[in-house]
Amino acid sequence: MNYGDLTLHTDKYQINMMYAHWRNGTDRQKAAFEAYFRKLPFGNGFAVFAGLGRFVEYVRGLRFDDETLRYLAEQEEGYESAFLDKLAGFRFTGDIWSMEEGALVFAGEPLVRIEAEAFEAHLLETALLNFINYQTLIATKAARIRQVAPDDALLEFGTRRAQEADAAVWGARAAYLAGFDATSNLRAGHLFGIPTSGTHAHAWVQMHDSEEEAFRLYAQTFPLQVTLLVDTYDTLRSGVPNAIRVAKWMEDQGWRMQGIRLDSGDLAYLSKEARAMLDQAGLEYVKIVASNDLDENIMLDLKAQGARIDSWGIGTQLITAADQPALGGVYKLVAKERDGEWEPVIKISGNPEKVTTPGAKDVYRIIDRGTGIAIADYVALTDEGDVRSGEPIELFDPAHPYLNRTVSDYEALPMLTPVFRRGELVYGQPDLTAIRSGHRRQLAMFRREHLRKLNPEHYPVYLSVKAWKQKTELIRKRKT
Ligand SMILES: Nc1ncnc2c1ncn2[C@@H]1O[C@H](COP(=O)(O)OP(=O)(O)OP(=O)(O)O)[C@@H](O)[C@H]1O
Ligand SMILES: O=P(O)(O)OC[C@H]1O[C@H](OP(=O)(O)OP(=O)(O)O)[C@H](O)[C@@H]1O
Ligand SMILES: O=C(O)c1cccnc1
Repeated sequence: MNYGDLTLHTDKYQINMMYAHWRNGTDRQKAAFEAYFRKLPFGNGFAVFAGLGRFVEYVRGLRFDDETLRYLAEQEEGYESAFLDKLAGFRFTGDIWSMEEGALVFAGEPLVRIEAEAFEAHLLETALLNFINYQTLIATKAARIRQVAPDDALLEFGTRRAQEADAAVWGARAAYLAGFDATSNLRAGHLFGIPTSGTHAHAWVQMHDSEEEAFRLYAQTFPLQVTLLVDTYDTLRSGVPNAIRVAKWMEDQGWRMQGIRLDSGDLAYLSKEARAMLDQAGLEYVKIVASNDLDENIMLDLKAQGARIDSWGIGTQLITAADQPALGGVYKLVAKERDGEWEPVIKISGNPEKVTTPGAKDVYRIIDRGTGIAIADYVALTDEGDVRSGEPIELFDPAHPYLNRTVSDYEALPMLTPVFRRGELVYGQPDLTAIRSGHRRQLAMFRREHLRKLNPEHYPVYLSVKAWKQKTELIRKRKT
């Protein structure tokens, strides 16, 4: 069994729709799908797009091997063998555009657009949403955490609490691209080149007759990078004094202790007391790491209390996005081919938020030329031509039509980048370091009011007048 093969990492109904298309001779009919979410997570003002790296590898690796085909042949649907033969030759041959990882993205705008034969486009939905919903959620959570501790070291400690192995490593990657500094997960380090770091567990101390002996042996083993966990017995009476003794002993050997870690109790009080004790011993250089079910809200509160924490180990709350464990990204058909032409399609719903916006669309980030600051995103139909020409555009918010305005002195940055063209990968994926700096550059383009963690100002996503008219026209048609 190859646990790494993701070809069947899809919902059965996708294969069934592929089969039905094939049986009805419509499998080569083109379809345009868009993936987007309707609501930003955590009440945040933006989300950080992530998941493209894995999606690209998934699309490239889509092959139905013999074992997969044998399994499909056993299904009660009774797929005909000629269909399975077609699957045996499956390759993705369509076009994909996507936001780049690290980009700031917003509700209601396409994050990924896929134009491909219906047969292929259906297959990709489940895995695409699985990857981008999770990774975007974790990257966004990580960005919130980074925001409350802009200058501190952030360590991702979540693996033991993650929703299984994939979530741990891809979550570690998402956290890193949105501003974390290191992960404790060695596999994530190995796979993605993320810096790794580690202290030690309480068990190391418990394995020895005395805490001081445990500390000394650990320090001797890792003289250049030791951080000692000081809360196994009593943080201020035993842990910190023992760490100080060992740090002094290290100085005698010509070494410097890196840090101590606090993992329980009142982290504000303990960090202040520990800092004072370390400083009094002339150990100003020894850093204080804190962990214990931390999130951005507790961290902000700890800072408000004057906590003296240099470095934060964050696990459960980050890797499970505990306050909102799912992002509701969807994948919707926006156009289909008819007689060689694209025809926009709509999905109507009693819930206005769920009515889709027909037609294949591009996203432009409208930048004020005077300030260099992003003022809105603009979603226009792909057949409206290139918005970058600089013509005045009418910014129109369907939810608030009276808030219309026209902008002329702007730069429009196209946000959806070609990733696959006729099945060929045309996107040179940046390495993680470049993605991280791209993310920081993106943040710098936004007003602080849109970025703040609590009650951020809404960043507008406008729809072109043509796209809006097409939508209302289709709603009218479908309702009559
Ligand atoms: N000064 C503080 N202000 C606000 N929250 C804090 C402060 N100090 C610690 N916390 C947080 O309060 C929670 C305390 O959790 P809990 O009671 O389970 O920990 P503990 O009893 O100190 O340690 P443990 O059970 O892990 O031995 C944690 O989320 C921790 O990060
Ligand atoms: O608290 P998190 O943000 O999830 O960070 C990871 C936690 O994992 C370790 O704890 P351990 O597994 O020993 O559990 P405990 O400290 O909660 O008992 C470590 O000491 C952190 O407290
Ligand atoms: O290295 C650490 O201190 C660590 C790693 C994972 C989880 N908790 C702590």
